[in-house]
Amino acid sequence: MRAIGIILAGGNNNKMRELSQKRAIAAMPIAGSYRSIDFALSNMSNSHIQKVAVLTQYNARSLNEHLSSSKWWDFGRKQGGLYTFTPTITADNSFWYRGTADAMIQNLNFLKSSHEPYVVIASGDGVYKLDFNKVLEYHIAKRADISVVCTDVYGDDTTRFGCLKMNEDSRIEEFEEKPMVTRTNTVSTGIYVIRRRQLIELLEKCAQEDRYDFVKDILIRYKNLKRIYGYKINTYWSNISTVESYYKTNMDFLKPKVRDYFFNQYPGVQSKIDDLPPAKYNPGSDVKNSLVSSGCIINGQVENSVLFKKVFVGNNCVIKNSIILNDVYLGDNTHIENCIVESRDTIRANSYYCGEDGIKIVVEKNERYVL
Ligand SMILES: Nc1ncnc2c1ncn2[C@@H]1O[C@H](COP(=O)(O)OP(=O)(O)O[C@H]2O[C@H](CO)[C@@H](O)[C@H](O)[C@H]2O)[C@@H](O)[C@H]1O
Repeated sequence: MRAIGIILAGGNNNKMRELSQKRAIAAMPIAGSYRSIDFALSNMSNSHIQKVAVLTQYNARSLNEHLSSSKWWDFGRKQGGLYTFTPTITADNSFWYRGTADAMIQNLNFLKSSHEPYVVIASGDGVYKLDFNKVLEYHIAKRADISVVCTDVYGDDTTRFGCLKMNEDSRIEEFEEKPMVTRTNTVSTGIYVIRRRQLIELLEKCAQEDRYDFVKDILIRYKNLKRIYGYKINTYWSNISTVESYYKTNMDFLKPKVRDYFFNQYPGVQSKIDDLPPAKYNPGSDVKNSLVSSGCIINGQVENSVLFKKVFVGNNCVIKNSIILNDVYLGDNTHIENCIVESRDTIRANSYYCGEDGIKIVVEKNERYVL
């Protein structure tokens, strides 16, 4: 294979509010059965990239657990495979990853000891399907130094992205990281292709100058000196860095087109499999336009909602336009509307939660099954 992969998955993000307290963003549950990082890992595996490092740091326990076996994404190999690198204290370094470039600098050995000529850098918070070989071919054809995968966003807040403008040859002429006001709706997806030796050289320069961020200290800094090209995609892409985008991304999976794209069209998305029984719908239950995962037991009403694994819905409950994360017990007569209910929680019988002017995050912190 011509490329190795790096997945940046170590950032903290307070825009996810309480949801980031339990887990890294890359471990956020998506579409009933997946974690956000499954999309980047599946894209790597489906693109036949055989050596991938995931750089984790913030709140990584749940993410590391998810990555504990490489076989789910077909990385169980003798040569290469899946590596998880959290920061370690060494004789030369006593820092956490101080930024995206620093995370790679602290793992330069991984880059140096590889033989593949290119590196695909992706992040763990993107929901998309992409054949990285196509980006690689484009990168080579353009004789680019760095290729940035980009897309046009509509109706989303562009100021939370890197916004860019390209010339008629697709060379990036302007790149502003999270500007206050945007003059373009073309944004970087945070996916890059770069020659391995070039990346090592740029990272070593950053290390010498105490610079730590890939976007600011490499992409923007070298924009005029290096050949940086945009590779535009127009297929589904979403980034789950805010509560609103997390909610919307999950709700998108209720749309037939999105479901078909991810679940039926080749290639598929792979994830860790557990041994849960099928969902059970008891007499009196009423479920409309919802995703209900394995291990769920439904008694009440569920509409336009995503229920992750092992959710129990009691009698006369009404669950509407909501996301219920894993292992939640909803006592009888509970009403949940426009909410995200945090995992492993017990919602007492007769509770009422409704997000009136936005999405409400419900965290009751009750011991599981204690009513
Ligand atoms: N210290 C650290 N160690 C390891 N991993 C770390 C890290 N700090 C952050 N990360 C990870 O790196 C990725 C990028 O995170 P950043 O916080 O640098 O940028 P953000 O995701 O906001 O924007 C980026 O992604 C959006 C698209 O979503 C682009 O538009 C934008 O230009 C780009 O900067 C995330 O997956 C994050 O978890």
